[in-house]
Amino acid sequence: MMTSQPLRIATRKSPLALWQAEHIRHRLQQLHPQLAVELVPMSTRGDKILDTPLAKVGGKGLFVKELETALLEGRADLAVHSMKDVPVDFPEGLGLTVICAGEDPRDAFVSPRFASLDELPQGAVVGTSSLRRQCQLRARRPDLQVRDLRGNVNTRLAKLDAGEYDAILLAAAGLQRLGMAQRIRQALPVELSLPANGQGVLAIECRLADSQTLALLAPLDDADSRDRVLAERAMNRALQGGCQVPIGAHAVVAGDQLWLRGLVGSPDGRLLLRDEIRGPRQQAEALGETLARRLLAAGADRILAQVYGD
Ligand SMILES: NCc1[nH]cc(CCC(=O)O)c1CC(=O)O
Repeated sequence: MMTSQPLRIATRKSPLALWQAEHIRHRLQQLHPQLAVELVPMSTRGDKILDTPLAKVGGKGLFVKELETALLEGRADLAVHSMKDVPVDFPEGLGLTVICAGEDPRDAFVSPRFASLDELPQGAVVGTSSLRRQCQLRARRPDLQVRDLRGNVNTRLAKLDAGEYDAILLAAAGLQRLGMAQRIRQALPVELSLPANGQGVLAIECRLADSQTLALLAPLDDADSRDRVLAERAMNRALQGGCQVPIGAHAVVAGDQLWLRGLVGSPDGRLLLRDEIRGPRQQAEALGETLARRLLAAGADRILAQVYGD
């Protein structure tokens, strides 16, 4: 396919975001050798506010708004996102048109001295700012001291290496993408740390009316990943949760079936609700909504009201 205008990818400037944008650029150029693709790096509010817990600065969408404005103003044609950072609602005229095949969805345990979560001594200090990770960690190991840990993946690893923590938790996919898979001491089984919705999945947002770009991107879409994400996000949306809430949602697609597991917890790990549902993958969204309703009825509404009310 020939196009005279280069395709422009809006991206954040963190090493992970740049890697992800480069990755999509590379895949697009393999698909369309004649196409020029360039990156348009930009800063977002989420990158600038690094000292306040994200849940308190209205976490939803902090990392995507500037990218969306660039798309709406025609300064870029697509934005590459980590699926789990994308809010559930989109500005008029924009949408997620591509959901890429999922990579490792698990959380990773990273530590210079200890090989696994269970090997951490009593009272060890673990860094993570994710309420979802905190609550599951505290539920399993109430003795640990959980401390906030912000910044991009490289900054977090530097703080660990400086001795501020005995261990930290990160998404395995982020470390793998950045060529740091060897730092993962233990990939936490999803039974132990249920991932965030969309974890390990890349998604592409663009103008819904831009049929030329949509056609160029279409081969990157993955049907299994799309159904998985539909179920997980439907659950999150029905719980009214952004990415900075103690909610885990993880679906597995096998044949024509979908298995969705969900979790809502209090950050201190004392309340932890789990439930799961299986059904036809064509009903991915309905399955997510049903699971959310069951969690709400079991008390998730009160847990979430507390987190937002703080
Ligand atoms: N919230 C930051 C973020 N967004 C996506 C990833 C990792 C990659 C992914 O899940 O696709 C990370 C880092 C982390 O949670 O450790």
